[in-house]
Amino acid sequence: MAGYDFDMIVIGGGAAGLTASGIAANFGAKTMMVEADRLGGDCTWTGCIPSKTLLKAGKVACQIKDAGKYGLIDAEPNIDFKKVMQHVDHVRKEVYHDADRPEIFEDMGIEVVHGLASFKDDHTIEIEYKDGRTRAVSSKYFIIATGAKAFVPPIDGIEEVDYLTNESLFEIEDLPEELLIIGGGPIGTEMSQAFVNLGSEVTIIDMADRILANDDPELVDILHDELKKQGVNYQLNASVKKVMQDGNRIKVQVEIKGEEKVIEGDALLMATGRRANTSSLNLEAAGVKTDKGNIVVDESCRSSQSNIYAAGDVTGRYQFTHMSEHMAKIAATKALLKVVPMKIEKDMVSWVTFTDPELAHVGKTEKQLKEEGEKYEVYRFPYSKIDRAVAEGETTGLVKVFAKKLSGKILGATAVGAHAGEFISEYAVAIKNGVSMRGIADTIHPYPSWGLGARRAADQWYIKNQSKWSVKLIKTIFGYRGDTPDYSDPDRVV
Ligand SMILES: Cc1cc2nc3c(=O)[nH]c(=O)nc-3n(C[C@H](O)[C@H](O)[C@H](O)COP(=O)(O)OP(=O)(O)OC[C@H]3O[C@@H](n4cnc5c(N)ncnc54)[C@H](O)[C@@H]3O)c2cc1C
Ligand SMILES: NC(=O)c1ccc[n+]([C@@H]2O[C@H](COP(=O)([O-])OP(=O)(O)OC[C@H]3O[C@@H](n4cnc5c(N)ncnc54)[C@H](O)[C@@H]3O)[C@@H](O)[C@H]2O)c1
Repeated sequence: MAGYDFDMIVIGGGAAGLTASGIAANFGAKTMMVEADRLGGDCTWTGCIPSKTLLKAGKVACQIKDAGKYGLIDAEPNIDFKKVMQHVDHVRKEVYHDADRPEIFEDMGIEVVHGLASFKDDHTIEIEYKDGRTRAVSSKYFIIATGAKAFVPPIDGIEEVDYLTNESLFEIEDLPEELLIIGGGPIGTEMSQAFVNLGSEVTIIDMADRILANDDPELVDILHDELKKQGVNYQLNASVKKVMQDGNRIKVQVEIKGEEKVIEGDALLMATGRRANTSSLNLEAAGVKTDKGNIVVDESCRSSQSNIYAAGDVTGRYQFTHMSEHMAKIAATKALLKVVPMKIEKDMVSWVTFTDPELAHVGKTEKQLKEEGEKYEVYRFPYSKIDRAVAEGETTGLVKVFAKKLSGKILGATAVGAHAGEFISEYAVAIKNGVSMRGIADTIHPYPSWGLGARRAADQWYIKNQSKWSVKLIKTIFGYRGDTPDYSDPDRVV
């Protein structure tokens, strides 16, 4: 590949960029990774890691309050918010040190450069260093992995308000007394629980009629009810008209079903979706097309310019760390090895909202199955029948599996409840490898694990596929004298 400085240049050092550069170097490609800020990106610094650490701190506080549930004595947790935030910072630095720091990638032979990249043409970028110096480098291939940032809608008055986004939220030192959150998606929902557990009064304001629009409504209702019980307030169907700063108070004027009201707090978190980071890239110079700001890619993660690929949040496709990594793997492999048959696995996308209870999903949603006209059965299993859930006092929850009736082929699964995010991976392996409900039901699961819930849910397939007719046949052949069970109730759970 003479003629170019590098075989592969990866722009962005978040989940997608780190994965893509590592794979490229492993294939023997001369690789550069350019990062404008800190390696680790959103997930390590302003996303997954700080949010999950904060959720855990809130959960511990909540467990102290609820210790009576376990035969212990309830207590009011003594929360030093500054220390909680120091802990959050410590954890993200630990993750950075263990997995993201430049030396780890330099040891793989990757040239790690800190600077802002923009295209000069389809084979050349210019890197602008912090001190203003610039450097032009060329490469045969590029992977754009520049991520996304909070999208703040142009609400009247927003520019005059001291609002927070995920970039500033984990830097605050004082616990908000009354936290307003615009947006009841995954960010708003997770952060509402973290802050309510740490002692804030929290109100979620959303224009939609329900939170977590991408999840199964039946399961969302279970989580929503729990969050309300835990103290989160909701203002749904709320059209936000205006926001105002009044000293250290923030006022949000909303209209709900024709009625205007003002909701007040001392902090406002904007959690209203994401926008791809493409504005600094000068994509026109490289002939890379975008749609609503997102880089358009095909199933191989290839952009409209054949030597330029994109992966992760910048494509606007599935804004999760594991999907960024999945796309990065495909982008690097397809760019460098071409013939390997790999494409984005869009039928088995998974995600988890890490509230307590957790809300997890993999594969097709029921909405998708209906839209596609797929024939499927729903197998439900309540947490109240999982012995581990009973032992741990975590019986709120439901497992729902969508599978083909006769073959038991699993099309999708979703669960709300404790550890749902852990055992959803069992369904991911099942869907990927064509393991049916029968395969899960026939697999020994340790007792009393949470994962046993997956087997018990799969048992329902056996039960649903039994019929009076087959039992009568068995009774006749072997001369058995017991009753024939009543299979008429479709929701019968054994
Ligand atoms: C609060 C919050 C919680 C989340 N929780 C979860 C979770 O629990 N699980 C989950 O799966 N996902 C979660 N996500 C989503 C997850 O963080 C993202 O999907 C993931 O980090 C995207 O990775 P990425 O590599 O595509 O982008 P990023 O991590 O954003 O990385 C892009 C990098 O590119 C750099 N960059 C941008 N422009 C340039 C340029 N021109 N030149 C050089 N460098 C540039 C940026 O500085 C950045 O470091 C969460 C997100 C948020 C905000
Ligand atoms: N656990 C996880 O995996 C996790 C956690 C957090 C974030 N994420 C990722 O980050 C992405 C972004 O999360 P998010 O919660 O910001 O976005 P989102 O797009 O999922 O949800 C935004 C919410 O804001 C509401 N909204 C938008 N504009 C509004 C307005 N003007 N007034 C009132 N309500 C408004 C929408 O109705 C929606 O409910 C997620 O889609 C997800 O991919 C993942």
